[in-house]
Amino acid sequence: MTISDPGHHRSRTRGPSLDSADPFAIHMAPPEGETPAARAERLAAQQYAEKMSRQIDEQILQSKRLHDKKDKDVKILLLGQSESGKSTVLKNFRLRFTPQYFDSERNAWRTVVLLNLISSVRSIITAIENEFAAPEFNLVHDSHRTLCAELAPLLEEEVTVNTLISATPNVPPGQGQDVFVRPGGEWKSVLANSDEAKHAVEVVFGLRDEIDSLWADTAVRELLEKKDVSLKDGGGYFMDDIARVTAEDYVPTDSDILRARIKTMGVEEHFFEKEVGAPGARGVKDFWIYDVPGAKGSRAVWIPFFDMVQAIVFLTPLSFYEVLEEDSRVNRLEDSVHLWKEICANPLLQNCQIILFFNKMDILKAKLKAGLIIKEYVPSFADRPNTYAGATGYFKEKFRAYHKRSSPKPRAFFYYETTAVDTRSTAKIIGAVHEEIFRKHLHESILI
Ligand SMILES: Nc1nc2c(ncn2[C@@H]2O[C@H](COP(=O)(O)OP(=O)(O)OP(=O)(O)O)[C@@H](O)[C@H]2O)c(=O)[nH]1
Ligand SMILES: [Mg+2]
Repeated sequence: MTISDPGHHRSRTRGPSLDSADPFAIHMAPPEGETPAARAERLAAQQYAEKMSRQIDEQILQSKRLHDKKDKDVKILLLGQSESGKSTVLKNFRLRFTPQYFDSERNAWRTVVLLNLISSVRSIITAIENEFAAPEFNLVHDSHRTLCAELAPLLEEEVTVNTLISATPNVPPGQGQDVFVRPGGEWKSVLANSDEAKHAVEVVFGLRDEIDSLWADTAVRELLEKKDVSLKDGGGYFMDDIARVTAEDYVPTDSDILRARIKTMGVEEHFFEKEVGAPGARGVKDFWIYDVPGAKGSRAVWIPFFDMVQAIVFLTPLSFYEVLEEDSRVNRLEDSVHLWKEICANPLLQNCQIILFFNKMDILKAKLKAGLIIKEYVPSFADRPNTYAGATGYFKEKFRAYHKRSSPKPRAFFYYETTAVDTRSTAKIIGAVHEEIFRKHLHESILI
């Protein structure tokens, strides 16, 4: 007898009642001499197993449907160097298309605003300590030492909360680092629900007078100016709002949330599901946005998204007067141009729509007003008008030319000048960009 001889096997062991080709029949048959109670128990177990199996099948089907839907949904990738404003643009999308969700996160942002405030206080304390350590110091006095000691608990709270939300809990404190976040965005619920975060908020509230005294001190201001410590440029600047943001009943405004700085450390996937009644969401289909880290060492995580997204919003501030925070040998604008060329030339992205945002235009305007001379940083700018229009016009043509030259096949050039912290002007642009992306997607779906 061989195993491949079912007939032989069948007839020899069980007789004609199980004369079936089903190899499971033998296992499904009731045991011989089964009592009525055992039979009832067996049938109940069988029914339960069948019900569970149907539920599992349904779950698999549902997740497949979701997966297929996600496959069909429009996906947008935000790209650009660190601090270019990717996460801020994401917040603008949230504000316009899912305002209830945006609102539900307000409490978590209060902690971020206060962490940003502590970060500014830390920079000031470091400047004071450096001054004390200098061989000759005349701007700081014993009263500053006392004030720094009184403010020290803030720095401890900063470490505690950063550790709580950080993907890299062992980052040493006090080195001018931003707040980090874990990939996935769950940091917001961690912040909203943790006792440590609540305690940190109370400590900041308790030291509001000391923070105020530090900021009101003319010698401190003079020291910051002399040492070229600029608290405004890094984002997350709340020193002019101390009384407001340290009030017990403080609730961050939309503008505060947009200005709050939190450095993205991993890929964050954000689902935009149409919210009933949201003014910006009328007629809108579900879509996804991927927010990624922009620092030089983290850009490898962008690549897996290249063959799944339909559109890229590429951000660049025109910061030709600055270097990268993570690599002081690299000029910010040069880095952006290099990235732009690479993104335009990438064959995986040849069918992808690429939309360019010249962001932080408020800062460029302010710098020009304060006397910034463009050709000192960009000699090829030469004697063109040293104005906002002169600068944006010149750089726009440069980026357009690289786009045309680098793209594997012709595609439209989309370009906007943005100030992502200004919700009103950005809302219009976000609306136009969204419409454009969906229009192209619809057009292509029809062609397919
Ligand atoms: N003044 C001004 N500040 C801006 C603008 N856009 C963004 N910011 C601020 O710049 C800081 C950095 O912005 P983010 O959106 O966190 O930058 P990012 O590109 O996500 O940076 P990474 O996560 O490090 O890659 C934040 O504090 C923002 O509030 C703008 O148009 N004008
Ligand atoms: Mg970010």
